[in-house]
Amino acid sequence: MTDNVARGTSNGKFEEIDFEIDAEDLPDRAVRTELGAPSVIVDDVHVTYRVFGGRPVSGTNRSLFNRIVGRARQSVGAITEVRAVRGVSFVARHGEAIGIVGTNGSGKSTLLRAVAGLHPPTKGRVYLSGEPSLLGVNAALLKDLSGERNITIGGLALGMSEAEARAKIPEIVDFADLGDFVYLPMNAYSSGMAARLRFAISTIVTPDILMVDEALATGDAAFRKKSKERIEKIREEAGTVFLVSHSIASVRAMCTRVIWLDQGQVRMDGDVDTVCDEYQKFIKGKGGKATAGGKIGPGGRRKGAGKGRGAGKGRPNGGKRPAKVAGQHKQLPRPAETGHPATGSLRRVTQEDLRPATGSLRQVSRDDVRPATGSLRKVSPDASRPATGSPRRISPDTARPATGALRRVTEDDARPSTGTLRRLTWEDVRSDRSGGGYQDRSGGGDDPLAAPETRPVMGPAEPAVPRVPRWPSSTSDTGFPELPRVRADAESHRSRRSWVGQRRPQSTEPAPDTETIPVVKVTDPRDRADEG
Ligand SMILES: Nc1ncnc2c1ncn2[C@@H]1O[C@H](COP(=O)(O)OP(=O)(O)OP(=O)(O)O)[C@@H](O)[C@H]1O
Repeated sequence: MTDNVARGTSNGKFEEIDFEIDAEDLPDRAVRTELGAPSVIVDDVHVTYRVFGGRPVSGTNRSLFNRIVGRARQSVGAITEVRAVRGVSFVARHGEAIGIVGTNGSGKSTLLRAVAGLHPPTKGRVYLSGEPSLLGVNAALLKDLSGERNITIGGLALGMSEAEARAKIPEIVDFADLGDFVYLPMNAYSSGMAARLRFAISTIVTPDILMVDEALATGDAAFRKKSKERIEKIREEAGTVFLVSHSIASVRAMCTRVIWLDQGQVRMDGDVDTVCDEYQKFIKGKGGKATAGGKIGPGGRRKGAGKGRGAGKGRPNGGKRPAKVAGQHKQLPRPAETGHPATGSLRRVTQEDLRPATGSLRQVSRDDVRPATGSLRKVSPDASRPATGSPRRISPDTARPATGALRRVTEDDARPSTGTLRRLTWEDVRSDRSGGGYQDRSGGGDDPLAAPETRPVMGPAEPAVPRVPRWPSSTSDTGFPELPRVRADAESHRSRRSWVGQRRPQSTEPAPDTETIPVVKVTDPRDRADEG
């Protein structure tokens, strides 16, 4: 069985990709179970991207003033609005697996991001009755790290403890069929292996609402079967699954309902076979060229739509300008006009829809974006190390140098540090101005200023050096009195420091923790200056 879809390429042309899926490789069809209460209500949601730096306004469209004033300014281009999702409404229930299909740029990923609270709608509302997970760990995974380490990090990002995440490693490795690759950095994985690992990690914990965006497209038949089983399990546990895929065969096999998006709008919504058949007819009718090369977005201005040279190139209608500045777009025929079978579900969500789930449904707000972002936080490799314990928020920049520095330690690394750990010499003592801060670790006397020959020797004998007084030793040279000999304990250090910047006490009373040395003359030169 061949599953044809159109996909964009980097050069703007579109090609058909065949998802060659043999009939026997297809898992059994998903069975529709009894549906629960609404889990997601999307009410007239619009998402518009504002892109800075579109095609600059052509010379003739600029006012005279702008042409004169702007001559000196560098042109920074226009702001282009891309209306990715335009008035989408639907109600999803617990126990449903909903496939979202549509050609490139039809707004599938944007819609999922809006439902997950990662991109607040420009207009409209989304109500959820559970925690959404948009293959939630993608943002947390680091390609430079091994699969094993990423499993731990992903588990932490999903709220598991490190031990819980580690315990899941064998199961994930088995599910994603990684084998020994789990010990290699993820940048050595094929896209299929990486996608399998991401899917496996994302579904370690059963989410209330799982959103899978193209993650299964690169998987082989065996993996599709396994992932289908896992999706079934989530559905059975009354979760809701959204599956964005270009593989119609996968959608047919795994989903119980399909929504077809076209140019940011719901074109059909309903039974799997009905919608998939119509969608495939649509694709075939377009000859595989479902979307136009050079297109910016469903409602946005298209590249090449300007008036300059090359305008019209790459447009599907051969150069006729399709109306396409922000806010103006070709209106799709309403479903009622097209006579599609699923027209009934293409209505605006009403209060009636909200009633059954009153209480359990909450509206997705800006606040939802924050926790979601928080849970998808980047976790450094350090966070997964046992010593770190609590996961902390670290940017990838923090992780990078650490990764780079992870080399084998050599003998040479030890040498320089040995060099810096040299023996303390008397030169160090002499240059030490803190006095009381010096500590004799040999367990010797209290007085750091004692004559070296009387001090316990640290290490090999140093040449004897004369005692260097910290203060003038007599009044003869400076006129300062000889100070009390200070004991090298903390208290005396504090008391001495407390004199700094102050006039020293003139009292002849000994300080409580000092021993007195006879004072010959007690005259401070500053006193003399005052007297003079
Ligand atoms: N971050 C963005 N900034 C500006 N425009 C964007 C952004 N993301 C998507 N778009 C535009 O929004 C429109 C819808 O994009 P989206 O990725 O949602 O489509 P899609 O149906 O998921 O496409 P595909 O099948 O190729 O993945 C596209 O025209 C795209 O160019």
